[in-house]
Amino acid sequence: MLTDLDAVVIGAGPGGETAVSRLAAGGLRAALVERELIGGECAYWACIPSKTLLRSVEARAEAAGAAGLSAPNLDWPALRDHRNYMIRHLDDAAQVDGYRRQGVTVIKDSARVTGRNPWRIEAGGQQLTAEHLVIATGSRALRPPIDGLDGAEVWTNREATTLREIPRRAVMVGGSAVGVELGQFLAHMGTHVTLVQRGPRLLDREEPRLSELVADRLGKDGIDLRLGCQATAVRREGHDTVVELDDGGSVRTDVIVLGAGRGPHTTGLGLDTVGVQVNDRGALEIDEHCRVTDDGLWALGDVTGTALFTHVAQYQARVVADTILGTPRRADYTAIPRVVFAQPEIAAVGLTTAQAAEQGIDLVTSELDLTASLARPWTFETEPTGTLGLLADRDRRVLVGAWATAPLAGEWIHQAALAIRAQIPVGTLLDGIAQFPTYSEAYLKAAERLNL
Ligand SMILES: Cc1cc2nc3c(=O)[nH]c(=O)nc-3n(C[C@H](O)[C@H](O)[C@H](O)COP(=O)(O)OP(=O)(O)OC[C@H]3O[C@@H](n4cnc5c(N)ncnc54)[C@H](O)[C@@H]3O)c2cc1C
Ligand SMILES: NC(=O)c1ccc[n+]([C@@H]2O[C@H](COP(=O)([O-])OP(=O)(O)OC[C@H]3O[C@@H](n4cnc5c(N)ncnc54)[C@H](O)[C@@H]3O)[C@@H](O)[C@H]2O)c1
Repeated sequence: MLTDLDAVVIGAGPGGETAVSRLAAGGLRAALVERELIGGECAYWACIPSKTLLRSVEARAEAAGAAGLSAPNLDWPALRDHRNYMIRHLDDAAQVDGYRRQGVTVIKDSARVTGRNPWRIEAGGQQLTAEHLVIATGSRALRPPIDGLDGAEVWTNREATTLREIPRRAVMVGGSAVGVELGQFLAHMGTHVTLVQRGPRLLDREEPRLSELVADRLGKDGIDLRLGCQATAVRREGHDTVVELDDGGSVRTDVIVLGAGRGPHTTGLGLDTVGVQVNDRGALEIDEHCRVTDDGLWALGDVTGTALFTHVAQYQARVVADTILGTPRRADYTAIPRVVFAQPEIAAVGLTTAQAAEQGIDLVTSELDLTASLARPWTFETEPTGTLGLLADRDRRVLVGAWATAPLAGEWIHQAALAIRAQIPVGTLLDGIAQFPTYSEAYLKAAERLNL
């Protein structure tokens, strides 16, 4: 069967879903092709299950830290049931129905691009043709080259976020967002966690000071941190898995959890057969409108390797859909919030010191120990912690970066995001009036310390 459409979206993660909804609402005849589940990685194996699992361990720690309360009991089967509900029991029938009711053609199969001008796509035994083709095929967990890994119990984010039982021991490979979130979740659930991070610090794209504070926190959670270290080989010994490290040490474990980065899903799409190339990381390169080629090929989300976040995939989808619908937009990646949902939350936005130096910015920084300057941390918990860092451009007198680790930092980092994106003068921040007693008061105090 041949179906002629205005637009075909391949991949129904948060990026593809946002794009197809907007295109259909704009009156286009659109199709959505998804080989697994409508909702993508985020809805079933990443953001949603991880944040659902983390919230309960966070709430328990918060209760334990509030005066007059003790740690509530954590009922794992009940939390697991709620996680299963939140991931829709891995069933997307309602989503398929919802899109069909919006007039979107939904095909549950792998898509393959077979022709160009117009774009021709094969999926589910159907031939689709369209003026616009949007690639939103996301990413998959990378498997580091470790000898013997295939013979061990290895979890990617998929097995880790759909886990049924809490393992007794885990070796976490990678110490960035996945390693910190899942490592801390398991540690709070009683797993003995060893975290192996290749570089010298955790969250290695963030400010080194933030890495230091996070390492301190994870150490207090009982996580055995092996920094500057890599797993070289894995072998079975009876019921144990033994992970050999390149510092000469070894760790016995039940499971190895991978948080060692992600690679774009482009193989098997057939793009090479129509003359479209990927870059050396396998990602699709895009221009400021998220165009791959100027004959109607677009890409968005993880497959572009821009910044692997749901909010970025959805932003790019809005840029693509609005541009296709006749209101061209340019993507501006300034001030994308980056939150690690640890306990307490870790948040950053804008540039780091190293990035500011690369751009030749005359940088002024300040750091505020929230417990020394604010009332809120003390009303919030009995043994408070919290730090905010600000980075400002001396010449332009605006913020260019911020980072924090403190309760709810993932919420109040958005004030810095707005200040950076809108280039609000530091003078305006200094004239600000934040509610007392809140964590938001930290911005005034930290801005006062900027020696501009
Ligand atoms: C453990 C974990 C936690 C995370 N937590 C957060 C978080 O809290 N906040 C956040 O912002 N980000 C988070 N992320 C990142 C976030 O999951 C991704 O950035 C987001 O899912 C990217 O969306 P996407 O639409 O580009 O792709 P995806 O969600 O990966 O969806 C792509 C879809 O395309 C489909 N597909 C691929 N190839 C084909 C094909 N040939 N034919 C048909 N369909 C195809 C796939 O089946 C998939 O459903 C997390 C990631 C991980 C691993
Ligand atoms: N809260 C969130 O928004 C959230 C949560 C989880 C993941 N994510 C996104 O998912 C993406 C993937 O996250 P990630 O943490 O898997 O990848 P990452 O690319 O961010 O970090 C991988 C880390 O693993 C280390 N590493 C790589 N190979 C290693 C090896 N062989 N041994 C030891 N360490 C090794 C790297 O040095 C790096 O620090 C990120 O880009 C992130 O944006 C977002």
